[in-house]
Amino acid sequence: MYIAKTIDELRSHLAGSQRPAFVPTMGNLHDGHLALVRQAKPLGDATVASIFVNRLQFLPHEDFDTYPRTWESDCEKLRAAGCDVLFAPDEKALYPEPQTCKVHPDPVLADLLEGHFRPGFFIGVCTVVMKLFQCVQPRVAVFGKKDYQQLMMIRHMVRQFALPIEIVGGETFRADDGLALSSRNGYLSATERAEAVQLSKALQAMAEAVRAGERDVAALEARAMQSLAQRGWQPDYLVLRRRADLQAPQAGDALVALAAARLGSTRLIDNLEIDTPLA
Ligand SMILES: Nc1ncnc2c1ncn2[C@@H]1O[C@H](COP(=O)(O)OP(=O)(O)OP(=O)(O)O)[C@@H](O)[C@H]1O
Ligand SMILES: CC(C)(CO)[C@@H](O)C(=O)[O-]
Ligand code: BAL
Repeated sequence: MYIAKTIDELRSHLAGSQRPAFVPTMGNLHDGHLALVRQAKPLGDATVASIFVNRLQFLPHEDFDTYPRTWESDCEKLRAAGCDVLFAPDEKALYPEPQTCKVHPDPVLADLLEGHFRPGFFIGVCTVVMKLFQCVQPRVAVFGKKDYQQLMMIRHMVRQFALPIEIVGGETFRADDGLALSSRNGYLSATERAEAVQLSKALQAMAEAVRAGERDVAALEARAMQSLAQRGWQPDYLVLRRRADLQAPQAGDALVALAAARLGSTRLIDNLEIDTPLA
């Protein structure tokens, strides 16, 4: 695996006719990331992953400084998964001057849910992804459905800027008990880790209520928020939305349930596509 630390190194290495498949990450890699790398492998003539903890998408009080950085084991895991090129710039290499030119994604989608609770988050994400796309120039890029709104945001950006990049979604990789793998799971104590599965259980309960014919979305969401809060969580949102645009659903809409909640000081997100439309 070739490791490029600068944009020039990356560009020289990828020079020629290669149209790579790309998996952007913030590192501290787990089996969810590696599943994306394996999914990407047959989709391009080289597989490129990036590791970059992007300051632009963190609010001042968030965990930029403490975000887990596990360089050696990340490299080993990527090699074992068959990654060809790792792009791992430091801040000076990716942002040699303050990145004042930014991508401002459509606020109708960007200011909802994650964007509401993390203002500016999708400006930071879209800006770095646009820049990474310019560096790697992939034919295809793979993003996890665990970050459902992020995947939608990237698809929208690519469409609006007519970028010649296919965006592919990877299914959420879960632990045996159902908890979605996430770098931030490492912040959980043993007791919190045992409790953390309740987030995916809350989404499952919402799905079961829809399957049972529940139509009162507000009541269903309130019940879900209350049951997590009673267990000691601080939920930001537990909502049922239509998949097309993450707006409030109408009868017949294809649905996704989305959640973000804090357990102790750890903020986790998850979602579940529901096969039954709203009654
Ligand atoms: N469990 C998972 N299954 C599939 N893809 C995932 C999973 N977790 C993260 N990804 C995807 O990996 C890519 C990089 O994500 P990132 O490095 O932020 O990992 P993360 O585990 O989601 O970290 P964090 O805890 O910071 O959200 C994103 O496209 C993300 O959606
Ligand atoms: C897409 C991404 C790598 C941009 O920093 C990040 O938001 C992530 O890891 O999901
Ligand atoms: N996986 C999304 C990146 C973030 O939470 O900052």
